[in-house]
Amino acid sequence: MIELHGIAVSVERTPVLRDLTLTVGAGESVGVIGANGSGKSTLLRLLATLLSPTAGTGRVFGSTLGSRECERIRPRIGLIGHSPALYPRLTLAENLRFFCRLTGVDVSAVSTALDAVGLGRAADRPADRCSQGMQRRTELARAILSTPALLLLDEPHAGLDSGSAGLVDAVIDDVCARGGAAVVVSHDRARLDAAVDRVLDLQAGSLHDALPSATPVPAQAAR
Ligand SMILES: Nc1ncnc2c1ncn2[C@@H]1O[C@H](COP(=O)(O)OP(=O)(O)OP(=O)(O)O)[C@@H](O)[C@H]1O
Repeated sequence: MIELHGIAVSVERTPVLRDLTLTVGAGESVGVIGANGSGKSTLLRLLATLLSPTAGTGRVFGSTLGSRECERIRPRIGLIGHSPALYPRLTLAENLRFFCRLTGVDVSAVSTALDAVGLGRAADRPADRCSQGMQRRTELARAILSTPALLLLDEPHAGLDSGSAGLVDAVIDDVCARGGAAVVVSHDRARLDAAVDRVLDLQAGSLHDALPSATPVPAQAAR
């Protein structure tokens, strides 16, 4: 689903990704950790075909990144960015119905999707009168509606209570069970370990296997 070899990406002429290689297969979920500014969001934007590589070769669903072929794969990619991207004056349901009309999804699925993320009773509330967590859950509902083959999530657990964080994992599992793939950026290593198949560390512009999470030392052994 994803094949990146020797990829470099610059943002505003500053090199961010360098010699980056990544392969993600069907049904696989990959987590990405890394220091602030290491380029995790840039990697997601590359995979979402919003940025082009300056070197290397990259393919998503077989389409070459940076080429016009990307237009045909965009509808199969679901990106949930850092901050909620909702129209503030529209209600949660109106936001999702608008999304459905733009993408050709059946609008009758909106109330089921809102129920699935526990927002059925807030459907008619304007987005700017909803909490950050509710807005992020609405974005998850949008991901459920779009049934993407490639799900790209940037800090999806941030600001969510534990129940809502479980919803994120369920959406990732669902995409992978349908033969899709997910790439998930997070600073929350414990949540990431629970959500994805393997975790990579973005350092100096390229990806490496992440070290295993620190295992807590049992109290008796620590004495
Ligand atoms: N619009 C921009 N103009 C110039 N430089 C940018 C711009 N956006 C990002 N960068 C630079 O690109 C680099 C990578 O940013 P990116 O947002 O991908 O990092 P990140 O790993 O996601 O960071 P964080 O963990 O803080 O979210 C940073 O050094 C940042 O300064």
